[in-house]
Amino acid sequence: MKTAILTLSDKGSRGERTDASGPALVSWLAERGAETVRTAIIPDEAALIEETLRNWADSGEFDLILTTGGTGVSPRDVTPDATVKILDRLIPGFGEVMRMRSLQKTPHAMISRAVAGIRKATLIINLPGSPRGAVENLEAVWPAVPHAVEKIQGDTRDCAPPATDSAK
Ligand SMILES: Nc1nc2c(c(=O)[nH]1)N[C@H]1C(S)=C(S)[C@@H](COP(=O)(O)OP(=O)(O)OC[C@H]3O[C@@H](n4cnc5c(N)ncnc54)[C@H](O)[C@@H]3O)O[C@H]1N2
Ligand SMILES: O=P(O)(O)OP(=O)(O)O
Repeated sequence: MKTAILTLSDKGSRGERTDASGPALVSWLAERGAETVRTAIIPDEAALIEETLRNWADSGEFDLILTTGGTGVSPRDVTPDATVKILDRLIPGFGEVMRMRSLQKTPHAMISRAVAGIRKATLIINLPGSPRGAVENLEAVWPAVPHAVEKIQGDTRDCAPPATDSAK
């Protein structure tokens, strides 16, 4: 799975904080055989986020784009708002599962407004900004990601093949 990771952070983009979340996601993905082919860090600017996500998805180079940061409720947190603007279709289940699973770790999970969806043939998923939050949220949705990518890219095989006699 070819993946791109976009870190949204004002401090990080100014060099005032080392980006730990992007590298944490790269390592986590590598352990599961998913290759990160592009990373970038940009400030929490809606127009820039939209432009980057649009360009990356439309390039056709990536199966999956992960964003980290800016999903919360601070005045500068605009990642979900920018993401929704460039998506063709939302997948609400990803956000629902991320918040449900993360609530077992911290009540602050309900603050994340992360969304996920599809643009062209690319799956885009928002993750929170802290390294721990980013990895925990990716872990929550990962079991469905490979199947979602296959379906987005046009796999027409039945999800539920007819039951065999022994399974009837
Ligand atoms: N499963 C979890 N879900 C959530 C967690 C969590 O720890 N586990 N955290 C919750 C919290 S708290 C919030 S608030 C919301 C929304 O988070 P945001 O997406 O708005 O995160 P930011 O404000 O961008 O960052 C929060 C915090 O994390 C540190 N940070 C951010 N970016 C970086 C970076 N690139 N490298 C290193 N550290 C970073 C920094 O201390 C920020 O202040 O999500 C909940 N969900
Ligand atoms: O990374 P920043 O600078 O966008 O700030 P925050 O502490 O809100 O993540």
